[in-house]
Amino acid sequence: MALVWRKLLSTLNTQPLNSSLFLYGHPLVRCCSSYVSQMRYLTVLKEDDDACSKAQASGKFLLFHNLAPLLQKEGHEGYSAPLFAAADVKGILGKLGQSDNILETSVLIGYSQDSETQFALDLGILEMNDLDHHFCGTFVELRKAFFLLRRQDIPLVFRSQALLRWHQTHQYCSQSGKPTERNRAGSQRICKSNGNIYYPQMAPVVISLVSDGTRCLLARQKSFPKGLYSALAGFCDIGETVEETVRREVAEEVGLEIESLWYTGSQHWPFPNSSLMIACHASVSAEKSQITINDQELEDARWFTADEIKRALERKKLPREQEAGVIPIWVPPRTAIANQLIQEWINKQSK
Ligand SMILES: NC(=O)c1ccc[n+]([C@@H]2O[C@H](COP(=O)([O-])OP(=O)(O)OC[C@H]3O[C@@H](n4cnc5c(N)ncnc54)[C@H](O)[C@@H]3O)[C@@H](O)[C@H]2O)c1
Ligand SMILES: [Mg+2]
Repeated sequence: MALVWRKLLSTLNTQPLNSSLFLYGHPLVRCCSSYVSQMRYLTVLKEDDDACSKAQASGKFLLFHNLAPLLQKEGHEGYSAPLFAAADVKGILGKLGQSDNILETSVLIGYSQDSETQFALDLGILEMNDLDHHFCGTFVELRKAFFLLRRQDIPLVFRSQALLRWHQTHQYCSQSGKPTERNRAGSQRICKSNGNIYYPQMAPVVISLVSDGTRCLLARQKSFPKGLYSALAGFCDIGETVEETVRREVAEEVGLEIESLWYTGSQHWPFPNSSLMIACHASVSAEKSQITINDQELEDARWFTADEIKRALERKKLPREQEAGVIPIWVPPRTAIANQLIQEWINKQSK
């Protein structure tokens, strides 16, 4: 595969590259299904700074200010994270008396079905003043944005913020201590003094919904908002498999030995740093379902019946009211993989 790409890039380097369309029209990129072409096109942009620079000139930009995404109100649908054309961003920067060189600090984040090459740009070096007013939106801190954004906009916003943050926090070589330089796409950083290449990193985390057949186990940490319960989560230790992490985390946090587990899905999670959340269902036998809570990690953990879970799923907003002095139980929103796990468990119970 690497050889194929080297060949493609050397062909491109010997031909005039007038626009990114030329690149997208290259036989190796064009010959395949649209998805394959898109992925190959993105790979070329990550490898070739000139091609990426040309794509930036006609690209679409997701905007951030100090890592807070720009949100626009979308009627009843909630908020969207709009993508601005390069010309519009330049126009607004011009009005504000700012140079458009800042576009070069953007990072490549994708290629849409509408043939738009997408970038994320952090305008944090500019004073906020009425910056958001010019872009007809509001820059909103990511945790708050998570609750406001339309579901379909969340993955791109999460990915963009994670990549922008990685560049802001990984500017030096950990071996030489010298500053590293990014490539144009922002897919890697290199230390010119020793050739070390750094790629964006994320930590694997397992999130497991444990069931004893008729009940499922949810827990809360002290830092969770009041009443919020979720599935058990934990970082993978170095050298561990996903299965080993699930077994260890469940044992550590609630003192149970699981009998079986199965993978169901995953989600990129940007808080507090980039994690890949790997979601699994796990089962324990009803006879061995006595929990012992590790109170260093958890404030509470409990078994919930299907009826209790259904009621918790129905609470769409953060519950403000207290029911007869008791804080109502609620679970993470539909945009979180924990919710998917809980929903899948309920669906299985209903069958
Ligand atoms: N429970 C949920 O519903 C839920 C949902 C989404 C995301 N998460 C995320 O899952 C992640 C892990 O959950 P947890 O806090 O229970 O993990 P955890 O049970 O592994 O405990 C956290 C501790 O693990 C250690 N640790 C080991 N590797 C680490 C790493 N790479 N980064 C940070 N700490 C590391 C630290 O000592 C930290 O205090 C958190 O980032 C949390 O935001 C949890
Ligand atoms: Mg944990």
